[in-house]
Parts: sequence; structure tokens; C-alpha cells
Amino acid sequence: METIPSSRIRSHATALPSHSTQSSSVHGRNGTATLPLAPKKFLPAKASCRRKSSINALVGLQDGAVAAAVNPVEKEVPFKTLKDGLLAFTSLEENKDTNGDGDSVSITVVGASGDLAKKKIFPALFALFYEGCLPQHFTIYGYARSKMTDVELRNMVSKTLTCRIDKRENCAEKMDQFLKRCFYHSGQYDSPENFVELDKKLKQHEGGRVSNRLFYLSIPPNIFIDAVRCASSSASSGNGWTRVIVEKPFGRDSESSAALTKSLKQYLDEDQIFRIDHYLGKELVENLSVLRFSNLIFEPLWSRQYIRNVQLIFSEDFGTEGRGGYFDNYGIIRDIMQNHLLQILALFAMETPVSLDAEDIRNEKVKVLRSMRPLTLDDVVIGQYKSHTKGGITYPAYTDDKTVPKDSLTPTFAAAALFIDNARWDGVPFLMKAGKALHNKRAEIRVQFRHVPGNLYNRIIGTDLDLATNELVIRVQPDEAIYLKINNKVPGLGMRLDRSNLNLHYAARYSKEIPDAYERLLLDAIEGERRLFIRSDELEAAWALFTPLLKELEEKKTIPEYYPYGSRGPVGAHYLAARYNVRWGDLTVDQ
Ligand SMILES: NC(=O)C1=CN([C@@H]2O[C@H](COP(=O)(O)OP(=O)(O)OC[C@H]3O[C@@H](n4cnc5c(N)ncnc54)[C@H](OP(=O)(O)O)[C@@H]3O)[C@@H](O)[C@H]2O)C=CC1
Ligand SMILES: O=C1O[C@H](COP(=O)(O)O)[C@@H](O)[C@H](O)[C@H]1O
Repeated sequence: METIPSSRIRSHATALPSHSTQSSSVHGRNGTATLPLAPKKFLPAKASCRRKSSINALVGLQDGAVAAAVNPVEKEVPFKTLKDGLLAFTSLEENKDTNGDGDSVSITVVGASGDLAKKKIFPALFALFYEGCLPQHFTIYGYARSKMTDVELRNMVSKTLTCRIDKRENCAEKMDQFLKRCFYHSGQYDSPENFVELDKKLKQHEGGRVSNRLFYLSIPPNIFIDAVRCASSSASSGNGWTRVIVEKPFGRDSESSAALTKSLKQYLDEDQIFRIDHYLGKELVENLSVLRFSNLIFEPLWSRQYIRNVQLIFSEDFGTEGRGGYFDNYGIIRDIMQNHLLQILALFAMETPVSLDAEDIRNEKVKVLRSMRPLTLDDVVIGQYKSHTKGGITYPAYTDDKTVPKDSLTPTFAAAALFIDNARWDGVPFLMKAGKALHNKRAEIRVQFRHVPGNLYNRIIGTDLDLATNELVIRVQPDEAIYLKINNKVPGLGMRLDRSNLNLHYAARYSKEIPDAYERLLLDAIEGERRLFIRSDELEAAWALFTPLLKELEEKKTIPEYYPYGSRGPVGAHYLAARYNVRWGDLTVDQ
């Protein structure tokens, strides 16, 4: 297992120097206190767009009060509580990893002609530019084998931007400014010479400034290493940082993932590698820790004592259309469960980290992953969608995809029961369900609580206690929401019980557009924030859970249960849940 040298674990808090001259108001539960402020040189380089400062702007004081510091000069001053209860303002030192005002950042999208680049990466970069989150001196390069001029790249990119910007002001103008900063270089992924040419072009744009370089590998995995080798030998920064965002899949199993990590580390240090799992960039996944650790009411319930089961559900109402070639080699377990759902599970179930620092959080995630039981065939149900005709429309079977072999057994659906063998979660089933071509598109976390012991209202509730248990639902998408199902009395003179939702519905509560996951993650990578990226030991622990099962499924050529396109998936998933006394929350009437 990899460990991160302690020299790389930076402390984010800097003790307040005694010669401070300014002061600020801190609003806490116990009123307002005046605190000395750090002199200007200790203030962060930029406090505008960055959440690094906003994370720190709301912290728990030692007595549990929540406080935010407001500096009349700088508007927002990030600070943290130290162990001894002192407040400390984050310093320039914290941001040493990011970018000084005069530094340049060059972002090279490797595989710029591809689907992900068009769909997600360029739109996210534009959104960051629009919000003023990109550094002053930035350049974006598209790199791929396809022949394209700068103008052609800009045309391609401009088409993908339109859908995301229609509600924004001055869009055409901003888009124009953005596109002028986008360039293209055509080259092979395994050609050091082509990367030397790219390097020359990047240098021209950097104009002698400190050059920071981010490479986003938006290419198929079989060419990751070629591209990393060439980028690191021929186009890495001479005087700033060089970072590489790697897209999934990170291998197919423990062995291939370890081999990929080993090869990447021939050319990069661990802290240069940003393994992206875009689910970690989703607003409600990011909110999970806030919900747990900043509300007194949840954390005490967060254990086997009060929670009966946890459900992690992913469904899409479309098939593998267009991506069958990739998908058939991976299947739904590798595509969704081993990464997206398991990452959410780790955040959900981890112990309280020492701090919000990336290494502290990732240490806790690794610990919980390593406490989990590897899956066996018994714990899983797999399915594959078949053709279905509804309303005169015929929906294809998975194997109708021309890039998929007719006899493919690759699962497009899976349900699994996982267990964490530690003191907090012993015996609590964590049920995962993921599928394509189902009846809806949704991602959510459902927490079903235990029954109320000796419930006085049992007589009224009836015998089906399941109907009366509290359930907390975190709807990651679409229509983000967090709601808690509770029992209440129907108003009136009689005594009738009802189920209602205490509902935090994001669209109703916030008028602000929720940023796309890729925006958050790209900004994090630019700022050197590693909290939402997967460290290699996490990856190793994640593969260790799924590899034995995947091998067994493939060796035994397990036949999936077929389910009609657009249905609720195989019935086997219900039997699996029933074995653990669980009902899928998304299939009940009052979802
Ligand atoms: N698309 C998506 O929604 C998602 C994608 N990903 C991952 O992101 C990465 C990129 O995905 P996506 O954009 O869909 O991939 P694409 O298949 O569109 O490939 C991206 C680019 O890579 C080049 N390329 C494709 N195949 C080869 C090959 N065999 N040899 C050399 N170059 C090749 C092509 O550019 P050119 O020919 O111009 O060089 C292509 O435009 C992949 O790792 C994928 O698994 C992850 C999550 C979602
Ligand atoms: O990583 C992947 O995610 C998408 C689903 O992402 P979402 O943000 O649209 O929910 C999935 O379609 C794809 O198969 C998978 O590779």
C-alpha cells in the first residue's frame, strides 16, 4: 500500500502572528468577538472565486459555535480553528501550490477531438472562465491526432458551449474572449517530437512567466502511458508545477490498475496525478460531509445502532448508445459501482477526518474501504437489457449495438450487498444498484433507519413497520434534494398518521445554477486541491473489493438476468435486498 510521505502533507493553518495589526468581527453562537487579523502579507492570494477560502470561512469553534470572519478591507478572510481553539488565517503558504498572480497556467486537453472533451471539459473550462475562476494568464490547448486549425477547434468548442450559457449575460462577448485563448496542436500521443512542438507553442503563450501546466488525458486508457511519457519528457513545466488529470477507467482489476499506477509513477509523482471520479465533484456528494459533520443531529445516528441499511442507487434511462465498444470491455460494475458508488459509500461511511485536508480525508476513505468485505457471487445480481417495444417504439437490446458482440454477457445492471466490518457498521447492509436502460435517470443515497422501539403508534401504523421507518434521501441528481421522511399526524380531531418529507429542495432554496462536476474538479486541479481526487491506495483498496467477484463472473461466464429496456431492472435485485430484510426505497410508492 502506498503511503504519502509526511513532508507532502501540508498544514493548511498558519498560526496568527503576534504582530497582527488589523481586526475582524466573528459572529458566533455566543455573540460577536473581535479577533486580530493577519497583516496583509498573510492574506490569501485571491479570495474571489475559490472555495478553498470559503471552506474555511465557516468553521466550528472549539465550543461548537459556528463562525465566519468578515474583514472590512478584504471582504472575506479564511481562517481555521487550531487545536487549542485559536483561529488562524490561511496564508500565502497555503496557496503556494496554486498560482501567483503573475504565473501562467496552460491547460492541454489531450484527446480534444473526442466526446468527453466536447461534452464536458471545454464547457466546464468556459464556465470557470465566465465565473472569473481561471487565472489571469491562462491558455488552453487542444491536442489530438485529428488535423484541425485553431479556428476549427474554436468552431467545434463554440458549438458545445451554447447549451450551457443561454441564461447568462454577455455570453457572446465572454465566449469570444474565451475562444481567443483556445488553440490546437495536432500530434501523435506517442511522439516526443510532437510534444516538443507543443512545448514551444506553450512557451510562447507563457511569455517568460512561471509556467504551470495541466494535462487532461481525455483519451482511451491504452494510450495514457504514451501520452504521459511524452508530456513529462517533452512538455512539462521547467519552473512551475505539472499536473496530469487521468480519466477512468483506472484499469480493469487489481493487477491492471497496479500496473497502470506503476507506469504512471515512472513519469509522475503521486501528487502530480489527479485521478478523476466526476461523481466526487457533484454538489450533493460534496455536501455529504457538510451534512454529516456540521449538523449535530445526523452524526450521532450515523451507525449500526440507528441505521438499518444504506442504499446507493444509480440509474440511467438510456442504454450504452455510442459507447458500447468501451462499455463491453468493462460492464456496469467497473463503470459505475467500483468507482462512483463506492466513492460515495466511502465518504458516507468514513470516520471523522482529522481535518478537511485532502490527505486526512483520503486517509479515512482508505481505512473504511479496507474494512470492507470483498464481494462474492452470492452478494450480487447482474442483468442485461433486452429489446422492448412500447407505444409503438422499439428500444434496442444491449447486444443490438453494432460495437457489442452478439453473445456478450456483459452486465448493464448490477445490484450488490456490501458490508463494512468495523465497529460502526458491523452487520449493516450497504446495497448498491446501478443500471442502464432503466425506467428513470437518477442517482441517490437512501438511509433507512431502524424502527422506533416500542412505538406507541404501532396500532395505528399497522403491522408493516417498514412503512413507518424514517428515511433520509440525498438525491444527487436530477433535481438535487435532501429530504427526510417522517411520520406526522394528519390534522383533525382523529388520530391518523401520515408520511411527509422535510425537504431541502435545491431549486426552491437556491436560485443559483449548480456547477457541473467537471468545473469543480478542474478548478481543484488548477489550485492543487487533491481532496476530490483518488489516491493510489484508495484505488487499490477499491479494486481489492471487486476484483475477486469480477474474475468469478467472467470465469464462470455467469448469465445475466435479462430485463426489458425501460423497466425497473431484474427481479433478482428484489430477492437480493429481501435476503437482508431490505426494500429498495426508490421502488416504494412514496419515494
Ligand atoms: N465520454 C464520456 O462520457 C466519458 C469518458 N470517460 C473517459 O474519458 C476518456 C475519453 O473519453 P471519450 O472522449 O469518450 O473518448 P473518445 O473515444 O472520444 O476518444 C478521445 C480521442 O482520443 C483519440 N482516440 C480514440 N481512440 C484512439 C485510439 N485507439 N488510439 C489513439 N487515439 C485514439 C481520438 O482523437 P484523435 O483521433 O483525433 O487523436 C478521440 O477523439 C476515456 O478514458 C473514457 O473512458 C469517462 C467518463 C465519461
Ligand atoms: O462515468 C460514467 O458516468 C456516466 C454518468 O455520469 P452522469 O454525470 O451523467 O450521471 C455514465 O453514463 C457512463 O457510463 C460512465 O462511464
